[in-house]
Amino acid sequence: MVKLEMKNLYYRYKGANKDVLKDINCRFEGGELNAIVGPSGSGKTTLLSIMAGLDKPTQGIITINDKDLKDLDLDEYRRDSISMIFQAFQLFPLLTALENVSFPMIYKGIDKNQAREKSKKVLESLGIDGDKQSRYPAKLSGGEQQRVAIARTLATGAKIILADEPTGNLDGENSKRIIEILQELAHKQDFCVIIVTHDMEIAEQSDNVWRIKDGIIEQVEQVK
Ligand SMILES: Nc1ncnc2c1ncn2[C@@H]1O[C@H](COP(=O)(O)OP(=O)(O)OP(=O)(O)O)[C@@H](O)[C@H]1O
Repeated sequence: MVKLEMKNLYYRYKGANKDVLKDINCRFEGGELNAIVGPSGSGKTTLLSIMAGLDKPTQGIITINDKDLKDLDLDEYRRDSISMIFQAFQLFPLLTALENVSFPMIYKGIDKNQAREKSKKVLESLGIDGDKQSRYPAKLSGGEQQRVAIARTLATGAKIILADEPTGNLDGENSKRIIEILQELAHKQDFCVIIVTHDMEIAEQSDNVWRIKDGIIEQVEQVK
């Protein structure tokens, strides 16, 4: 099962005079839904971008399946191991739902028809069926758009899902559905799901909760 680990990791933005992340030690594994919570400015998004391979730690190491990211091809890591979900969905506005999902597969070199068939199946499994698949994102509800974004994530084959406030733009009902989907992906398909959120309800439904404050992370004991 996939494993992402950080050891004694520090991060400081160029030109800044203090560390944004300090001595981060944590481990995330497949099969688990993880929440990272913390006040605004505490370092959550910074940590997420380091895990996504978009930024490099100034000190310390980050490993995937015990391999140091600094020894890996970061483009490959981002393409094959990581998929991201955002608060604002970030779908391509000029591509249909189906095209949005098949695009990363085609980009990876998978045959167009094969990509299309797989995308259809994944979308259907998330309740985006019939004519919804050929609609542009603007013609779908927020909850539907986020499910298309999740389908796109699944179609890439990456086992680590990094989600930045994935329910931030959704109402209660749609948020619940998205969390249930992410939970199922972790528990039934062994994805490692890491959600950055302000929403304590998400945290309550997660297997592990980590709290960052002033760049320091600690695991929260959960009473279930
Ligand atoms: N490009 C940058 N250059 C310098 N400092 C930055 C940069 N981006 C973020 N910071 C600072 O780093 C700290 C952590 O920011 P980060 O965005 O990781 O926090 P966050 O916990 O995700 O906040 P929020 O919940 O508001 O999104 C903040 O003090 C922020 O001002």
